[in-house]
Amino acid sequence: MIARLTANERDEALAALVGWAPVKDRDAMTRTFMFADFKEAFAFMTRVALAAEKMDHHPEWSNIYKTVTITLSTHEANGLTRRDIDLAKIIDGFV
Ligand SMILES: C[C@H](O)[C@H](O)[C@H]1CNC2=NC(N)=NC(=O)C2=N1
Repeated sequence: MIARLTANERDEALAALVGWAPVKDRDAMTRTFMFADFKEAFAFMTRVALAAEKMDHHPEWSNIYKTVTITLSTHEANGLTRRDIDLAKIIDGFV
């Protein structure tokens, strides 16, 4: 079982990430990405999906036309873990 980040670790990690915000009433973080069009949004989602599958850590997400909203949390820990931070960094590398 992977450990949840402590409040300090969580604050530090969020401060180091650009655009990610804590989710209200839940130990999770979210970021919304805007693209030029649907094709760009879906290409991004494809990259994220392949990276997520590779690390066996999957986003919760939605897509409306050219907007993609991603929420990260580790289900088995019921909160944010190092895995979410690692995936967020990979995702940020795709934009
Ligand atoms: C068996 C497998 O390792 C787990 O179900 C993985 C898959 N992807 C996952 N993704 C996320 N976000 N949290 C998890 O706890 C998780 N667990």
